[in-house]
Amino acid sequence: MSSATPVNPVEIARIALKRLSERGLPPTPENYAQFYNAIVTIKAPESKTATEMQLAWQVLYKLDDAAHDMGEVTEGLLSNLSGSTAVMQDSLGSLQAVREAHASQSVPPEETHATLEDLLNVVISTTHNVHSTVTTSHSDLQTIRDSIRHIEEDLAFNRKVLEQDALTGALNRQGLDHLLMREVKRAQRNDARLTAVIIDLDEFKAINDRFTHLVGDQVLVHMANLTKAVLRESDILVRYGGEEFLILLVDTDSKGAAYVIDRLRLVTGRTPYMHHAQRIEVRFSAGIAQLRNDENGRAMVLRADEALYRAKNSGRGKTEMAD
Ligand SMILES: Nc1nc2c(ncn2[C@@H]2O[C@H](COP(=O)(O)OP(=O)(O)OP(=O)(O)O)[C@@H](O)[C@H]2O)c(=O)[nH]1
Repeated sequence: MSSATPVNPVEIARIALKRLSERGLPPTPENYAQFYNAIVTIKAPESKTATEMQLAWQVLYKLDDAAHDMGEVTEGLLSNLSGSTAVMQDSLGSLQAVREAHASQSVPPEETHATLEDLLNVVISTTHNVHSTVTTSHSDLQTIRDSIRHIEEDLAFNRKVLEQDALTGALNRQGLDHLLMREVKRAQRNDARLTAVIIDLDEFKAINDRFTHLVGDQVLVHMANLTKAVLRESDILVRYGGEEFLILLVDTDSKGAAYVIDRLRLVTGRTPYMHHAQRIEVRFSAGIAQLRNDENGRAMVLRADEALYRAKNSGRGKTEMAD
């Protein structure tokens, strides 16, 4: 596994100086800056920077503000409407009394007329009040709706940041949890096929040891890019571990998956990573498992992992199918 991002600048500087002395390089400002920047960009698959976490929190705060505003608007609207309802009810009661008095001729017509006029004024002003409250609330609600739309966009962006492996751009394991459930449900609903493949780079430690961890990182990026190029757009690539990738092949059975992996093997064989003028060959082992009717996504991934284990033990550079 790669080391977590050292967020403390002093710690980064210490590591940069150590790496320089390991390589016998003089600590010139250029050398130092190059190593410092390279270390800053190293990230563990699951680690997130303080800034990324802060972004996520900001969205939560905005959401909290919008919910608070919505609560205030709704409360204002309800209290105003209930006040107006009480006034209307009073007016209707008085109207009934005036009608009865008029029918029994117990009140002179001029008095009835004056009372009716008063009541009408009350009803008009209450209706006017209700109308202006509804108009204001309508515009407040529109503002809140716009805020919520922005929050939705922020959430989608944050989700992407939180579920993406910063080094390779593949999904991280958090992202896998979410998508695996979705794809398994979709496959079961549509009676479709779904296959998981786990690939693990062979002898990767030797690449790190020989060319440094930073070059190892670039080899991982290279591998992720080659894999993305071989996959269909609907397929899903996940950084499953340090030097392990998981691929979810949608609408594909294990035979189709084996074909895709053969193609990937061909492509990686023909496209070594070039470090200056040196070729770094990338080889991998793979385990394949197709979703069964009676299992969930995790069980499928576990079977792919077991198949990978067999591929590793049978000499590496091979693909094994799960039982
Ligand atoms: N550069 C780099 N190396 C990593 C990263 N994550 C894990 N590794 C390295 O991957 C290597 C994995 O070593 P091993 O588990 O022994 O596997 P291997 O050397 O690939 O050998 P086999 O899998 O048995 O073929 C270790 O040296 C880890 O430090 C990473 O993010 N970047």
